[in-house]
Amino acid sequence: MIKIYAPASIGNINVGFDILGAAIYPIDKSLLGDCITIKKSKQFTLKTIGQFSHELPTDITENIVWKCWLYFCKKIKKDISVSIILEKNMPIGSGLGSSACSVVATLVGLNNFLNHPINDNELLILMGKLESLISGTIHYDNVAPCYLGGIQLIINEKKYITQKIPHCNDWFWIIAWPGININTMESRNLLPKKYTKKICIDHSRHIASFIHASHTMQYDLAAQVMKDVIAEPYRTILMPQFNNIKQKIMNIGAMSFGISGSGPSIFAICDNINIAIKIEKKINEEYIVNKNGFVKICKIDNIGTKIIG
Ligand SMILES: Nc1ncnc2c1ncn2[C@@H]1O[C@H](COP(=O)(O)OP(=O)(O)O)[C@@H](O)[C@H]1O
Ligand SMILES: N[C@@H](CCOP(=O)(O)O)C(=O)O
Repeated sequence: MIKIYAPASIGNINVGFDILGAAIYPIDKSLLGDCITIKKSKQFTLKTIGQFSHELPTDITENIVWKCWLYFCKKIKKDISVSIILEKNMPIGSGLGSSACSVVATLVGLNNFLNHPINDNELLILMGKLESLISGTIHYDNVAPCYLGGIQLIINEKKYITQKIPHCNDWFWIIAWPGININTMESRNLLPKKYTKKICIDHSRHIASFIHASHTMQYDLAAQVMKDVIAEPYRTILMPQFNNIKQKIMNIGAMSFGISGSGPSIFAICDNINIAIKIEKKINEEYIVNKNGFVKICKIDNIGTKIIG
């Protein structure tokens, strides 16, 4: 038997659409990720439990965990019989890498359970493929940080898929899921097919400055250039409260604020716990729309997916 935990992630982190992502953990040590348990079995079975299991497709073959098993068997050219339990702790369509948590936990679990028949790079490529079945296009900015931890820069050039970049350990990442769902594919379809030269130059300047500032520990500069000119202007149509709460959170003292992944979750960054607590309170008062929503003060999870049983 093996049990795997795969953490939530913030795709894009404002400045790196599809090419930057961060794994996170709540400082209150609550669970913010999916768990997968795998045991030997005479035939494949999948059982779903957990707070958000009711949001999963009723047809087992529509569950991304089933597809992970299918693709993994094809990859190793063996039909393996296992029983899998998915503990769905992540809300679906949340913008916190919910599908990535299930994909990474399942593929890491299967690979460990069968004594590593495929290597890390092949596993990552498989993760990207499974994610694309859900979002319509391959993007590694959830699966890479979820799997490997930290803030991951997606390179995706021949054998180089992703590499970790330095981050500020003093930063608090306050995340909030309002309690409603936005489908990643729907959110991606909102984006324009083309951008102006000015936008391209501004975006290149922001991302290059962010990577440079991260490597030279100029963290105020890093926060200052964490701007989203690619997705935020088009996605906030699905998030009517976004601009209002963004202004209020920046006024409290956030260093940066943006959409987590494809939304509706949001994130704010600050380097002071007292400001983080004020931000958490304000978001709770003005952005959470029902009892399912939540706000959590987090830090970067530098490990990523881990074996917990
Ligand atoms: N195990 C799973 N976890 C999350 N989503 C799943 C899973 N299996 C299938 N899905 C489907 O994937 C879609 C949600 O993916 P997505 O919109 O990317 O959510 P998120 O932004 O939280 O990753 C839904 O249509 C959901 O039914
Ligand atoms: N780069 C992707 C990230 C999607 O993150 P998710 O948590 O919403 O699945 C995008 O912005 O579409």
